[in-house]
Amino acid sequence: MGSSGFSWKLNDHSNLPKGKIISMVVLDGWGEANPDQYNCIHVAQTPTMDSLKNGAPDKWRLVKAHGTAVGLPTEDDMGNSEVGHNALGAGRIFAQGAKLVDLALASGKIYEGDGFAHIKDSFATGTLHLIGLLSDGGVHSRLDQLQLLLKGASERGAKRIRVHILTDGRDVLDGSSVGFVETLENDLVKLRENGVDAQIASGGGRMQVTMDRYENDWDVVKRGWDAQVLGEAPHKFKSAVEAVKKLREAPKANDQYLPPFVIVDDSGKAVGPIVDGDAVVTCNFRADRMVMLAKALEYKDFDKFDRVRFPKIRYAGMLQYDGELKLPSRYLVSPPEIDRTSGEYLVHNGVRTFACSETVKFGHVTFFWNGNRSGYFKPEMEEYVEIPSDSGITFNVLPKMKALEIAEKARDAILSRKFHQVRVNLPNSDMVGHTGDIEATIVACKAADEAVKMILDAIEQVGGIYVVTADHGNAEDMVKRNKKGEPLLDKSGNIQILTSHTLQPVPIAIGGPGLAPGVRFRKDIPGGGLANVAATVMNLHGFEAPSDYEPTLIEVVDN
Ligand SMILES: O=C(O)[C@H](O)COP(=O)(O)O
Ligand SMILES: [Mn+2]
Ligand SMILES: [Mn+2]
Repeated sequence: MGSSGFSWKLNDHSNLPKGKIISMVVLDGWGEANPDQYNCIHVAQTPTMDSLKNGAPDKWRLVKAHGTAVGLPTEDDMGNSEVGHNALGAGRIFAQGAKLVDLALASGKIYEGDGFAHIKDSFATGTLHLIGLLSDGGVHSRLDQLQLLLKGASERGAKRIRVHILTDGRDVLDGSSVGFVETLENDLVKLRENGVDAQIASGGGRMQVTMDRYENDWDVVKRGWDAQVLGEAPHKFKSAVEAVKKLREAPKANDQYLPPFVIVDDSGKAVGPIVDGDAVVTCNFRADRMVMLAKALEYKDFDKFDRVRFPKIRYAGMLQYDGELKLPSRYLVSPPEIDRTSGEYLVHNGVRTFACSETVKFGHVTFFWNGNRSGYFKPEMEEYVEIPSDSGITFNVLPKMKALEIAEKARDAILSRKFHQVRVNLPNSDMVGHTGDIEATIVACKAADEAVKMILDAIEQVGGIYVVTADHGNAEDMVKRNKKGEPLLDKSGNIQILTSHTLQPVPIAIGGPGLAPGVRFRKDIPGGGLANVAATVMNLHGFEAPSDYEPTLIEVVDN
C-alpha cells in the first residue's frame, strides 16, 4: 500500500474461486427490441444467442446501454462504443465528453483554459479553423456545441473563421446533412452581418474524409488533409449547401461517403486552406475518429502520408483524445478522468488478459475498455491482437467481416490456457447496421452468432465461464419510428432506414461449466447498466470489486 493508502489489491470473493478462464464477448451494436421485420437480430438465424436467452432465465437479463446510465447528457442520447466500452471496462459512470463540453460551454469555462488561450493568440492575425462532424448525433460531436463555439470565439476576437465540415448520415438519418449545412450557413450569415469573415471552407462524408479510426486507412485522413489544409479536392463549389445537394445526386450517394470538396471564390481559389499562423480546433469530443488527424496536425515527424505542407498552427482538440500520448497537447475541455479500470486492477491481481478484435473495433476492447488509454498496463500479463480489417469497402459488401478470425483467435487463446480473461469485440451487427443494408445486416448478425458459438465451445472445453453482452443497440432496429413505434415513411412512401444506434437495452448472459453453482443474476438491480458489468466480471475472476464500482449483477445462492 502506498503512502496515500491506495492499493491495487482486490479482496478475495467470499464464495467464488480464482483462476477460471473467462471469455468476455462484446457484440457491437446488438440490442434487444420487439421482433419484427426490421429487427435483423430477430430475422437472422442466431441459435447461440437464442439459447442463451431461452436456456437459463436467471443467467440472462437486459442492461441499460444509453443515456445517463453511460454518462451521456440525457435519456434521449443513444449509446455508442466509446461510452459503452468505457462503462464496461471502468465499472463506474463518468460524465462523458458530450456532457463535459455542454457544461464547459454553459459555464464559459471553455474560454478560460489554456487551450482557448493558445488558439486565441492567433485571432488577431490568423484564421480560426473548426474541423468536425456536422450533425446532432451526439456520438462524436454536436451541432449546437459548434454553434456556441462559433459565437463564443467570435465574441472573443476571432475575425476570420473557416469551418471544415464532415457530413454524417451514420449517427443520424442519411440525407439530413443538407439541413445541418443550411443551419450552419444561417449562423455564418449572422456572423458575417456582425463583421466576422466566416465561411464553410471544405467538406466531405465522414467515412470518406478524415474520420477513419485505429489507422485502418490513412488515405481517408489524407483526403481530408488535402481539402482542409491544402485547399485541394476533386470537387469545387461556391457554397457548401450546393456542394452537398449536388454530390448527393450521384447514384448511391450518401452522407457518410460524400467525396471531399472545397469551397472556392469567384476566381476559383479555395477560401480556407490552413496556413502558418492560423488556429485549428478539432470539434469532435470523441477520440477514436479524430486521433489520426490530431497526429497529422501535431506531430513534426510524421510518415503516414505526404502532408506537402506542415503549417505552423496553434492547435487544440475539443478534448484531449489520448491521455497516454498526451494528444493533442492543447485542448479546450479536459476529458473524463477514467482511472482504476477493471483491466488495470485485474492485471495487478494476477489476471492474465487477452484482447482481440479487428482493426475497426480494436481500440474498443483495448483503448476504450482501459479508459481511453493506449498500450498495455503490464505487457508481461497482457496480449492484444488486432486482425486487419478490410479497408476501402462498405461493410455490407462483406458482412461477415473478420468475425470468424476473431473467434478463432479467441478460441486459441482460451485453449492455450495462458489467459484468465479472453475479451473480444464482434463488430458485425454494428458496422453493417450502420450501412442501413437490411439484408447484409441479417448476414452480419448470423456471422456474429456463429463466432459466439465458437468461443462458447472453447469455454466448454476448458471448463471456463462466459460473459456475453453488447455495448449498445443497432441491428435490432433498422427503421426510424414515430412515438407509437410505427415505422416512419418518407415522402415517396418508403420506410426511413435507421443507420444509427438505438436507445434499446442490451442482453447480458453468463454461463459455462466453470460458473459456480448458485450464481445467478440478482433481482434487486432492475435498472442495472453496462457499468455494473465490471464488478460482475471481477467477481467471476474470484475478487470483490472496489467499493466505489457500480454493484455487481450477480449473487451466489445455496442450491
Ligand atoms: O464511429 C462510428 O462508427 C459511429 O459514429 C458510432 O459507432 P460506434 O460507437 O459503434 O463506434
Ligand atoms: Mn459499438
Ligand atoms: Mn456503431
